[in-house]
Amino acid sequence: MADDDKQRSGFLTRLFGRGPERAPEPQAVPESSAPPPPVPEKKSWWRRLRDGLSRSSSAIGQGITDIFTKRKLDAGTLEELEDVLIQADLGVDVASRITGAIGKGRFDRQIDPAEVRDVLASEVEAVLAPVARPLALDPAKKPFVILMVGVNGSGKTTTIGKLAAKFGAQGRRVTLAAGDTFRAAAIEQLKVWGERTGAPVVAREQGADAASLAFDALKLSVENGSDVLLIDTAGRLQNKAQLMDELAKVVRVIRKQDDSAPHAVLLVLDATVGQNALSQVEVFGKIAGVTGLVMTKLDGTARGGILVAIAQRFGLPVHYIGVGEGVDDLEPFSARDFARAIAGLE
Ligand SMILES: Nc1nc2c(ncn2[C@@H]2O[C@H](COP(=O)(O)OP(=O)(O)OP(=O)(O)O)[C@@H](O)[C@H]2O)c(=O)[nH]1
Repeated sequence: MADDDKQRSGFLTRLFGRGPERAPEPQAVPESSAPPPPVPEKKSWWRRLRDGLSRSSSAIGQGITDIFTKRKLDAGTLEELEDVLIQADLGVDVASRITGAIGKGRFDRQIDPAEVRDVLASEVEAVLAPVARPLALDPAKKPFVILMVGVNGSGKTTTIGKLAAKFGAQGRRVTLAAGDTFRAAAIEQLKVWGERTGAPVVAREQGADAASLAFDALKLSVENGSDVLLIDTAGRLQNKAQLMDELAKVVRVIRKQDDSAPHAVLLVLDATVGQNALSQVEVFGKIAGVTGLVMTKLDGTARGGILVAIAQRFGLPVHYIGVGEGVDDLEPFSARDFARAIAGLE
């Protein structure tokens, strides 16, 4: 086994009590014995993405089928299509870009809904490609400090846990800071993720000062040789001024130890809030200097198109997307996969 594999296998055993999925060793089976029961196959990421986005893709797919079955492409059908795309939260600009591309050279003929879905996928991919950027962890920054921001309930804490698992599986040392000191449940939740992933968690009682906690967490990360420090933060957007002060203080205080930190500020967005996510990007962009996005809960919504509208409007890098609560349900964002999944292609 290669060193990397060994490390990953050891890590996953700690996390789940077993190693990564692998084909069973061939066994000598007596001819008369019944075949072994099939090993349940773990769903691939593509399948999970495709299934996760199925509510979004079927809303769009059904709209396309309804519009283009037995009707010619003309201004009327294109307008109806534009409405379907806007309803699916892709935004007016992207919707008109798509209908423009579909209309080109196809007027007054009947077209197959599958052809519409193909054009949709390639236009969506073109919008998303510039923002699909992996989160690059600069090894020169040790630890690489990631500040996680977002409104309560967006999936911030869960995403931190999933990232800790991912980085751990890559053989990186991770420390977690329970900086959402406002909510006792968030602190407890992070401690559980720490136990599952083997990452030390710096936590204090509810109501403690988030900035001094972040300071201690950075100090510990340096001492314990962490590669990554993930800092959770409060997300009470109801009190913008207070939240802004708190985030600014966290940044100020960690910069006393490393003036280049935080090295990434990731905004976690819940896809189910639809258009509301646009204003969250705007507000957190202003108050927290967001450097990249993670979109969660794409599995629970027909509003996955919002990611396309956000990409088009803000051009911020999208690093990861989440399609479920499981530790494996977060993956680096791929423009092509997302575009094909939302267009309902296989
Ligand atoms: N279906 C689904 N649920 C998710 C996903 N990501 C997170 N969740 C769930 O969303 C809920 C909220 O997640 P949290 O991680 O607690 O959210 P948070 O932003 O930290 O919220 P606070 O702790 O309230 O600040 C939890 O029940 C998560 O399991 C996802 O991709 N899909």
